[in-house]
Amino acid sequence: MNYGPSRAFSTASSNGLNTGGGDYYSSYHNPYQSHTKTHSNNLYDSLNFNNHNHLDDIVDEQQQIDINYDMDDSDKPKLLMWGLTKSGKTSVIKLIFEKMTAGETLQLPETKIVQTHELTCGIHVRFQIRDVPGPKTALSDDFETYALESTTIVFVLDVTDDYSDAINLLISSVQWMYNNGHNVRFEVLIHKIDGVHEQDRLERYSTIQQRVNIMLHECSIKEPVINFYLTSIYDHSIHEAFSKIVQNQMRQLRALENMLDLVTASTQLDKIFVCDIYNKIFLASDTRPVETQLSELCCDVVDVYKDISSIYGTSNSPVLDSMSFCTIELSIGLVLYLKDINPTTALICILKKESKINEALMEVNLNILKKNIQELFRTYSNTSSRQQLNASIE
Ligand SMILES: Nc1nc2c(ncn2[C@@H]2O[C@H](COP(=O)(O)OP(=O)(O)OP(=O)(O)O)[C@@H](O)[C@H]2O)c(=O)[nH]1
Repeated sequence: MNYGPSRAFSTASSNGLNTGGGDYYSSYHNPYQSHTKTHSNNLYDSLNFNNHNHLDDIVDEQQQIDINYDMDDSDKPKLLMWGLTKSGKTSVIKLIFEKMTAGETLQLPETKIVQTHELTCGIHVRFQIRDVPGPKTALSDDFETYALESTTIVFVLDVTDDYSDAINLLISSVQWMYNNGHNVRFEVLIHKIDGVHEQDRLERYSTIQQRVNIMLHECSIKEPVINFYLTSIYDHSIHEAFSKIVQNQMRQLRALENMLDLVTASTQLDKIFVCDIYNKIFLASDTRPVETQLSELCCDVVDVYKDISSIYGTSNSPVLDSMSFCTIELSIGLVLYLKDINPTTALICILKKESKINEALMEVNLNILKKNIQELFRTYSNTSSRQQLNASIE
């Protein structure tokens, strides 16, 4: 499709994939500058830009690829939840992926057997999480059995408890994996941080991180891949941390970030997130540093959107269709802009209120971005299906 004269940006990612030839319009090179009408539907119609049938085709194709993709799950990332009994492993999964409230987790029974959850973020990001009972309850080889199959260990450390035992368990687990030649990523949730006074949180974080690093060094474990997050199920921190964990599983991440960087460079947007609306997981954002308050704001936008959808929308007629968008102006001088990519994934953009935004131009760029993201996921699914087919032929 020809979008008229434009700057041709290359969106090739670090892993060599061409991410859809994104040609984004910048405000200093805008063939449609004279358009004053800002409503997306008219713009779509007048430009015959991204007509509905084409989008329907993409959705149909994606569904077909999903079916193929489902046939073999050997490619799916596998996460293992690990940590002392009652550290909060099950609560984290139930809160993010099963919409349990934080209060309801108080009633959770002890996990007695390994639970496997097949999860999807957006439409295409699939992974498996295994929730293993704590070491007191687990069968002696539960961790060993499942850890070797895992791509990432999510270690939950209850910061309100005496955490020496938890640190010892973490170190022995890293050591065991290392000795078995399986140097996987460890994502450590320094959890239940709501129980620690706000001023002491960062100090607690660095004390734990330092102790772990010193102990790993003493065990001669070189360059372990280990990240730490401060989390609580009583605020957005758990969604933020889990977003990073999910992003670390995504092969499309670099390509997605490149696309988002290109759009922020060609528009006045301060930040763009690709968000799984249902689970409040950020699948990607542009690479500019992000303040915690901004991601909290995005979580709030998603909540507002979900509330309105549940009241006014139906599964056949969502409140935001593929053509429309929603803007929210905040008293703190920011505008939030939400546009869907598919029924479960949305773009959330943040811009300053005083920015002289050309909405028609932004709409054009976001539509190009949306199409490129859809194609990116399609390409990866195709590649994955092809690789699986080749493997089965060999
Ligand atoms: N204050 C606080 N409590 C939490 C948090 N997360 C979980 N909990 C509580 O911690 C308790 C134990 O949570 P679980 O999710 O059952 O812990 P678990 O690690 O899965 O326990 P087992 O599977 O039995 O080993 C529950 O009462 C939760 O409500 C948190 O962020 N803050």
